[in-house]
Amino acid sequence: MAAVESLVEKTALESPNPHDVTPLLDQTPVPSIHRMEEEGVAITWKNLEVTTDAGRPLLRNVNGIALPGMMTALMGASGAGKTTLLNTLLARNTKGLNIKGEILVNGQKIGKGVTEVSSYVQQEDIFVGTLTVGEHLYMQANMRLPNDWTAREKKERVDAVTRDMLLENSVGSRIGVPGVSKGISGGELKRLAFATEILADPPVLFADEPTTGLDSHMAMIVTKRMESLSGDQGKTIVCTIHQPASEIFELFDRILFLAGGRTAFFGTPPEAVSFFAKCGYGMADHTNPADHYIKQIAILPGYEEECKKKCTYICDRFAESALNKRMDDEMVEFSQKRPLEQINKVGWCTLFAMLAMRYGKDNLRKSSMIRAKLVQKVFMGLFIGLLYLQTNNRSQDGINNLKGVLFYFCSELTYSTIFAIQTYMPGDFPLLAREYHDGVYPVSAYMCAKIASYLMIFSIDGAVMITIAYWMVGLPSVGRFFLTLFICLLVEISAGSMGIAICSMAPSYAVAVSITGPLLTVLSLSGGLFTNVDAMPGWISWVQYISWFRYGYESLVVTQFVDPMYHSVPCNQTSCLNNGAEVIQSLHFSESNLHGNLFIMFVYSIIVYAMGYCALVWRVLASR
Ligand SMILES: Nc1ncnc2c1ncn2[C@@H]1O[C@H](COP(=O)(O)OP(=O)(O)OP(=O)(O)O)[C@@H](O)[C@H]1O
Repeated sequence: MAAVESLVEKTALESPNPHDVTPLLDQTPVPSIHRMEEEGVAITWKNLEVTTDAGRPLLRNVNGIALPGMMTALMGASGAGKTTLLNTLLARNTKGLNIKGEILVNGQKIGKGVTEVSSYVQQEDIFVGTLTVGEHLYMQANMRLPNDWTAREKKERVDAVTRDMLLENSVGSRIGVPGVSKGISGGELKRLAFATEILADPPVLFADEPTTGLDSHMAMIVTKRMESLSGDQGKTIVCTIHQPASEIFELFDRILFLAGGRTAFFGTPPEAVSFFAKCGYGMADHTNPADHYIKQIAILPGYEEECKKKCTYICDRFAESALNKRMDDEMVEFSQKRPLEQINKVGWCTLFAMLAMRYGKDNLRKSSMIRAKLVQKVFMGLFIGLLYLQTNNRSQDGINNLKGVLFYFCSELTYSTIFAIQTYMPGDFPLLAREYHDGVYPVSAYMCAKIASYLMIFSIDGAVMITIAYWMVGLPSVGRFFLTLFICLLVEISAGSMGIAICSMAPSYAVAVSITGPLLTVLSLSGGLFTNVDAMPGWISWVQYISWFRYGYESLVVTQFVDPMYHSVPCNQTSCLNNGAEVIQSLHFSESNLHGNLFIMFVYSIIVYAMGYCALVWRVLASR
């Protein structure tokens, strides 16, 4: 508190001299610091007003310009509106906000099309942590660089970016997930995020707090890289930055200070020194300039009124300054329409192949997904095999056992598939939404890749369990074995479609699991073993038709009980099932339904996948 008080004493309550009319503030022209670039992209924003739905103003009449070959920093105290301005320029995360004003990209109003000419390094680094740096860049290069580039050209681009971002020594390292699995360092993560975004060589790069969480050395490296992208490669760079060190502050070509949603300053770092000095808030020697200026325009707890007055004073002085006039002139100049080159798009099949490779590798490297499930399936196969060892004999007990085994096949394949999908898939959403809005791939490519990657592993481990249990139980013939495998595969595909659809619709893992539990109970109860499917009350009997348990179980029962060994079954009880046909009848199943069931499960999966896809598209679009 003492520190706050002394700060307020020294700054907030210090009265500036209102008669101090200086060249900077009295419209004396200041030198222009740019030249009209032939290439590159200029972004201008004029009279930006952003208010919440509740009417709270977040940005008030903010103007500015970001030019090719320059690095522009948006600075201000916490809550000043930096991220709001960045999001507004990018047309991202603007739900619940009303935006007025004009944003021009090379003189053109392109709205969300800004994504087509820019990349965005977001504050939070999100990657698929099981991949290595090299694998990630390889896949990203294939998803972001045009199809007509050769593999060699793409590799050369990856190598160049890897060198540029000082990632050569990390190429073989796993990326990892901070706090979950060990991987590359925070600085490497940030440089990897930059490497990913500059692969396609976009003319504009936005970055939100690129140095947050990095030590000063790493922050310097990252800022130097941005400087070389703008200075050497002519890119337009706009970033928000939180109280940078003096050396970093000096690297920026332009600084936009925001105070309470208004423009407090726009100019070069040396111009900031003289502007704030002329306002009466000069900086003592050996002070961090960013720290100092941000303190002048911060709203300090307990001194809100004084601080607001001071911010208003500084913003008003800037509004009438020659710096503001220069900005207006530049905005007029750069509002002229100039051509815009869009980043090339990549073909759907390439995107699908890269995503399938990404998620396939991810699945294979998740020990709980592959090894644990495989061990579980081997164990369950052996357990069922031992429990019902050679139990498939022509007896009444054998019939009961076989009915149990077949229903267990449906249950085990369903539960393990759905819950494995639900453990991991909800975690994909932030990366999917980000990459979709970055224009990297459509939701359809993600959805198909995800389905392909899951089908591969679930088919294998399901087949392992069925193979072990089938022969141990003593079920008949190679032909029936393969038909059983095929039916089980369709059961898994149906269950997988429901798992993926629920994850696509539900906003979180918790919601997905809460929906799935009761749903599976309902579907399994109406599957035919526990309920007489013909005798279900009319108002609820429709449930069996959305239950793959019903189609799968009926198909498995028919496959086994039409076998010649069930043509007659000995009876030593009062009430018996004398043959396979009677078993099928007793369950109210029909032999003639077999092929129809297989077809229905196939179509069912496609319909449920399509429903999941629509829900996912809706959620992704709503997340912009
Ligand atoms: N969608 C929104 N709805 C309501 N208020 C919002 C919304 N977005 C931002 N705000 C509010 O606008 C103000 C400015 O937020 P913003 O995130 O732009 O600040 P900032 O300068 O980036 O701060 P920080 O450095 O702390 O990230 C904050 O008070 C924030 O609560």
